[in-house]
Amino acid sequence: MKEQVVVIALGGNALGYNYEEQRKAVEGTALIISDLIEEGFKVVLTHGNGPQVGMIQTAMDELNQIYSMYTQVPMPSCVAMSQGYIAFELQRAIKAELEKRNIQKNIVSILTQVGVDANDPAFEHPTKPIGRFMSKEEARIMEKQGLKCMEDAGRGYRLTVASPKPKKIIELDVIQRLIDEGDLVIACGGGGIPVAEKGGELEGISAVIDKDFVSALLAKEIGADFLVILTAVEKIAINFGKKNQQWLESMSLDEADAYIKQEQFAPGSMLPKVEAAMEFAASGMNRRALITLLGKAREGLLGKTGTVIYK
Ligand SMILES: Nc1ncnc2c1ncn2[C@@H]1O[C@H](COP(=O)(O)OP(=O)(O)O)[C@@H](O)[C@H]1O
Ligand SMILES: NC(=O)OP(=O)(O)O
Repeated sequence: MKEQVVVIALGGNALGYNYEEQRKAVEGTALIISDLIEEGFKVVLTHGNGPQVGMIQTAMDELNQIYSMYTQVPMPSCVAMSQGYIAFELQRAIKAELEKRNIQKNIVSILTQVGVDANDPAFEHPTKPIGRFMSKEEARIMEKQGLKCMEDAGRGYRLTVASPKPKKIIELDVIQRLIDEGDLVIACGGGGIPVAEKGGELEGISAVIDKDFVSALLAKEIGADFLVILTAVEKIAINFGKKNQQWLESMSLDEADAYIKQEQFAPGSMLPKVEAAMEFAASGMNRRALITLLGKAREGLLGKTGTVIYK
């Protein structure tokens, strides 16, 4: 049987909120990814970077305030740094776990640039929360400094930056080649480094792309069988958090559309995941998107849990 290609988008739970949490979370993530490889799936990994890119940007800005010799670091370079150190930890931990299981596989991280439209309306309306959670008072102080903040799914306030839609994965050819050769590729981390063409060259753009949208694009482009979005809930619910909450095992595109119209999915958290899942499912009859918990990825892919979005 043909190996099934699975794009796995790792959310906050798989990465933790600071360096120590990340090291521990990544060890657990390596076990789960190794189980999938042992099960026979061809895995391609993407990951988020909201907490990490905010931490890097804050650190860089504060360094610049203390030592004037350090200049500010633009957001696309902060995204690149987040890609690099998150991928390093994932690459290291997965390789070590596979070796324990006597599985020989190259784990390759690709610093990925992703083309965006420099005129995307998203630049007028920032929606991507990054960095640490703040109190309302802290957020107000930030706003007085001209920064945008928003409340994030009941967890506190966070700095908020523009999140344009991903249009083109610049390193797609090399990603495809490595997948075809049987390597485990880690790509499009943190949504990818946002770039746009200017004067015949690519220029970094100040934004953070949504990892779920870029994962859907990557999954489409490489002809994946599954897009798996791993997050903090086992299934999607309608009437989420209410007395009449109902967990969903599956959702057709038409059903998902109807639920979106009923505002069943919170903007900035579950809504973009459902939209990304729909985008992938809509691209082919045998293409399925799964949303579930990190620890349930294997069960979900074997059809035992999670919410499947299908055409
Ligand atoms: N209808 C819904 N069904 C399930 N979860 C929902 C729903 N609406 C909002 N959520 C929330 O969305 C969260 C996932 O979004 P988020 O925390 O931004 O993801 P991640 O950081 O893993 O990418 C869930 O943990 C849950 O709290
Ligand atoms: N870039 C991105 O979507 O990161 P999070 O998943 O951490 O929000």
